[in-house]
Amino acid sequence: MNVAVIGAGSWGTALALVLADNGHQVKLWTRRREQAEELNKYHTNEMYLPKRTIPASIVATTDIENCVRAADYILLVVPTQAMRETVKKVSPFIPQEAVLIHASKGIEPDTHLRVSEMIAEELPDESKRPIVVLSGPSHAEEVSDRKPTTVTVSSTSIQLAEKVQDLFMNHYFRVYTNKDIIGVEIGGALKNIIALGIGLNDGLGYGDNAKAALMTRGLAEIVRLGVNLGANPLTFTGLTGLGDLIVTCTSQHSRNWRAGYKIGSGKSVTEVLEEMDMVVEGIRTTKAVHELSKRLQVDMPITNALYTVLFEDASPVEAAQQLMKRGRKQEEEHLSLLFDKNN
Ligand SMILES: NC(=O)C1=CN([C@@H]2O[C@H](COP(=O)(O)OP(=O)(O)OC[C@H]3O[C@@H](n4cnc5c(N)ncnc54)[C@H](O)[C@@H]3O)[C@@H](O)[C@H]2O)C=CC1
Ligand SMILES: O=C(CO)COP(=O)(O)O
Repeated sequence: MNVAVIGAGSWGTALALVLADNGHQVKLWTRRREQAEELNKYHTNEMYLPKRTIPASIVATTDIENCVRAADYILLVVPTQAMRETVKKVSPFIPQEAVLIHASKGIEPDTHLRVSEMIAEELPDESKRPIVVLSGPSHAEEVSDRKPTTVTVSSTSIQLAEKVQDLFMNHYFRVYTNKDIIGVEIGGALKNIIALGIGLNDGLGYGDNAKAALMTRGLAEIVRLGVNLGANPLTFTGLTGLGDLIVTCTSQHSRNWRAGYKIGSGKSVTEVLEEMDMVVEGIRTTKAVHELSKRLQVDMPITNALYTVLFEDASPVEAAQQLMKRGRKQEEEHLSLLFDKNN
């Protein structure tokens, strides 16, 4: 198969490696000429996946038309913030039969749209088709080292999801399907907020008790918002919910955790963003979800406490206090969301 991968950051490059290992012809689009030259000449991508060799069968290009012209599958994997402009660039050249996949994790501030909804909005009528989402616990660094990884693909078309499952599946990359695209995208986007919060917790020197609390109560608020948006609550117990929450909150590879850690250790948000040369999706997702939770009147205390640190100059200690001093609550409410047969 011919596959076009749009975005040569760490995740786009790692997924291109999986596809090349599966024998597909892969074209990898980057907007930067020097990066395309590095990939084609030295077979490396030192900025995003240092010390890995990129197979010569992956051909990098800055020409987006050339990248997608003969593609059977197009994988969009740029930061959420860049998705609209990227879809605008690529949409005039999308072949009639090509399957569209995205692997980005975010929610757009202001519109509050999931990534597949943003893509659908930007596709002209003649290019509209069901989009397949690939998500789950999967750090690019481990995938590129061929370490065992599981992910989930989801779409409103189960046939397309199964085609994408076949495209990616191999001995180190196991792919499940799930029909609940809302739950899959919400879980993948919102775990980044909680990972930032856990980084903050670790930077402050708080312990494992608080970490477990943030993960558990974080999942509770993700379920609450997801169910309100129409997700199947059980999706949040799966790979794209609990699975991705665990990996992002506990892995040294997580950029969201690292950004939170630096803020918790005393750096300002601006300083941290200047230092990070990779995307920290959780920051804009915190803004989007803070707005969305207000609009839908869904209680999301961890997201809102983090919002005050990221956007209102609250200190991390104040934010932690704000959470601990809340009124009394019952724990069963989110469990009943998971097990209520009417959901
Ligand atoms: N890195 C990982 O392990 C994983 C990342 N993801 C998701 O994949 C998406 C992409 O992330 P990464 O590849 O990790 O990011 P990255 O920070 O490693 O690379 C970002 C890439 O996007 C490009 N880019 C930035 N702005 C752009 C624009 N305006 N137009 C075109 N290209 C632009 C950059 O040049 C770079 O090639 C994010 O939504 C992330 O949450 C999902 C699973 C795993
Ligand atoms: O989504 C990821 C792992 O599943 C990557 O998380 P970070 O963006 O925090 O590195």
